[in-house]
Amino acid sequence: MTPALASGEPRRWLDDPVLTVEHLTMRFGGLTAINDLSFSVGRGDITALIGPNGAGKTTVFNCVTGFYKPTEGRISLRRGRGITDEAVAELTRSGAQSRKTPQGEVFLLERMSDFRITRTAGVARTFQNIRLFGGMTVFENLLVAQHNKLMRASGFTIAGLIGLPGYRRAREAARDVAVDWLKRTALIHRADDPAADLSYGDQRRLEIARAMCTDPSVLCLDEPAAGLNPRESAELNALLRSIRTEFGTSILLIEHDMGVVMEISDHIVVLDYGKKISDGTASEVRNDPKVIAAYLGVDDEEVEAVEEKLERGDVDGAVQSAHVSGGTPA
Ligand SMILES: Nc1ncnc2c1ncn2[C@@H]1O[C@H](COP(=O)(O)OP(=O)(O)OP(=O)(O)O)[C@@H](O)[C@H]1O
Repeated sequence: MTPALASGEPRRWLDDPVLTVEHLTMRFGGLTAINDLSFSVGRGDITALIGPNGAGKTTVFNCVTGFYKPTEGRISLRRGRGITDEAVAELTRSGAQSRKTPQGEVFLLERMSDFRITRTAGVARTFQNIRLFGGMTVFENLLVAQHNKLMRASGFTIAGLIGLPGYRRAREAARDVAVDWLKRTALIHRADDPAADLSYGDQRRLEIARAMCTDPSVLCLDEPAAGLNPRESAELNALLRSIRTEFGTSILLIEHDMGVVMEISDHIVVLDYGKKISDGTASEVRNDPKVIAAYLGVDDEEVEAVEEKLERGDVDGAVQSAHVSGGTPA
């Protein structure tokens, strides 16, 4: 039975999570960037990871995608519906990186290289700073993304590359996938242009298209709305919603644009100084005094005053208190 939120809404994301982060800690020398963090990403949900600058959001992404080896903790990914907690526990005991089950495959990402996390666990990522192949065309960027798939079809041989029908079919399928994503992201008319010639908003959409060409189990987006104008932000919202509804792809998102976060997220996890301070739906998190305090830079002793005002339904007053106590919005 799914535990309920204070508001009575069920915590759906705990039912059959695609990704589970448990007791994650990441230290850099004397600095603890992530401190005993646990949260789940619901299958097919848009989950946002938010928090003030330096809260540890990118570090979580770097642990999930294998760029960093966590100091402690477990990060399990269940590729397939209905994989049990027991299957994850058995994999943990076995010391292996992954294990097939009748429902699919389970992976322990903290044991895997970034390359295997992308290729076999199916975690795709975009970066805060756009990382496209600027000199290649828009279309070529989407073909390169499918390189792993094509190499498998070639049998990793030259003969395969030049002659095998299996490879030719895979190449045609890769082209079809690329064209489909160019249409979905409204970039088909730019297919033959160098990626570097696209506007900033178009490049952001191309990055997402490139990640989606790999058919990911989890799509990690690091600040996809950064630098977008309101029209481009609205287009991004529509694209992410369509990815969720049409493909059922689970999305984990870092985002500072609260308009985007509150509008599209099914579930929001809030970090501050590497610790989780709130975890719930948009309406829960929006009214959580700890979140308001963290964003507005309230001193610890002022949090109670903010909480009291919020309990009375006085959100404006709570925000005012936060400003008076010297905080500035992040
Ligand atoms: N490779 C590293 N070496 C040392 N310290 C690091 C490293 N990576 C991150 N940190 C530190 O960890 C803390 C969390 O940083 P992180 O980039 O994860 O925060 P963030 O929430 O993503 O911030 P922002 O919103 O500004 O991008 C910061 O104090 C940062 O300086």
